[in-house]
Amino acid sequence: MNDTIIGEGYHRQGGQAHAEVNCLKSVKAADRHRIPDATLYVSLEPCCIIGKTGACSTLILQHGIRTVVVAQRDSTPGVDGASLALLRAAGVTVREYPDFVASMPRNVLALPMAIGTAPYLFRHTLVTTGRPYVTLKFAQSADGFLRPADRKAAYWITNPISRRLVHRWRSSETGIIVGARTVIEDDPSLTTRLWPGPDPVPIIIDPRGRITGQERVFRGPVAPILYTSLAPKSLPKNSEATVVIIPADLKLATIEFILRDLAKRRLANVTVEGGAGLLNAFIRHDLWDEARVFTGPNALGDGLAAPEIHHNHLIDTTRIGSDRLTYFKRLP
Ligand SMILES: NC(=O)C1=CN([C@@H]2O[C@H](COP(=O)(O)OP(=O)(O)OC[C@H]3O[C@@H](n4cnc5c(N)ncnc54)[C@H](OP(=O)(O)O)[C@@H]3O)[C@@H](O)[C@H]2O)C=CC1
Ligand SMILES: Nc1c(N[C@@H]2O[C@H](COP(=O)(O)O)[C@@H](O)[C@H]2O)[nH]c(=O)[nH]c1=O
Ligand SMILES: [Zn+2]
Repeated sequence: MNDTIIGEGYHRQGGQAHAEVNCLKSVKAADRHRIPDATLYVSLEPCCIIGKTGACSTLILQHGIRTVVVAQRDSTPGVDGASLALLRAAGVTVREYPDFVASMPRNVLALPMAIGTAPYLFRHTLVTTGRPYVTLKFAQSADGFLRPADRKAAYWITNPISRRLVHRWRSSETGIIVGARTVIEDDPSLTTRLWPGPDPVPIIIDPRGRITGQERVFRGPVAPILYTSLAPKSLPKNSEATVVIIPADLKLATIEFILRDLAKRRLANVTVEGGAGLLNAFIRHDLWDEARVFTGPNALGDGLAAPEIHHNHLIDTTRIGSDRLTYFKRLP
């Protein structure tokens, strides 16, 4: 009404008030009588499950709001259109925008720019599968190797622009997963030092119990989560690292356990950055959603073979200077 905004709000953090609550709270006393005539615009279908906070659909009805515009349905089992039906049954005009299909919007899947950057996908994966959204990322030489045959040789496959892009991606991931051999041989930082933004949680998978606790990643800005069959004896002083014991294998049940555990810790999107052993395990067990593969311009001749992505669906391929970047999406 009158094209004026009388209130705004967003969901700041899990467990805290939802956007609708904050929005209604923000309306000034002088404007509160206008609430029933106002249109409520929400990005996600209001909730109807009474969880850590009350149900927003009830709140909408209590405020007498008559028009609600929703950008997308909430795929959480038990919601998924149920709130909209509840509001409509109570006489509220509900508009869904854009023309909505109950499952994942196809346009989100088709747009390479949206891949992995759409919080919708993370949430959808978390609530429908109970695991985080999993992205695989690796860099291969022109002839398909992850690293040279000489395991001690220093090497880098991609150019500085790609390297920076990876740090940008890291800034919107909640966690980066690497295998123990990668931690031991590369001693990576797994930070976003080349891009402004938050650092992800380093996650190490160490089925053979090789990690000592002295690696660089334990002295970084974010305390790592270590999944190991054997807890290291000497974590650095004051280390807040979390150690979770797993079986000494990379079988389906073990990877599923790790992903469920990460979901419980509220990590909604993670990237597996290697090495080969770990990437191949996620691929073998079909536990990934998308892959981002860099191919550098130079051949290595020999080395550790890069993973092959089967059952894939090529989404897009682009050039980052001298490198090629290919996006894949796993078909369900
Ligand atoms: N170019 C790129 O994008 C990247 C390259 N790399 C390179 O990859 C190399 C590391 O890769 P990789 O050696 O494959 O190791 P990973 O880093 O993938 O680590 C996998 C870990 O899982 C263990 N493991 C593997 N299979 C099994 C199994 N079936 N049962 C129990 N444990 C298992 C390995 O044990 P064990 O210790 O016994 O081997 C290892 O500790 C590094 O040298 C690094 O430079 C790494 C990341 C990215
Ligand atoms: N070699 C290689 C990559 N390697 C990955 O990057 C990690 C190093 O992270 P950091 O220490 O934070 O810079 C390393 O452990 C491995 O997972 N990545 C790439 O984009 N291109 C490359 O050529
Ligand atoms: Zn709500």
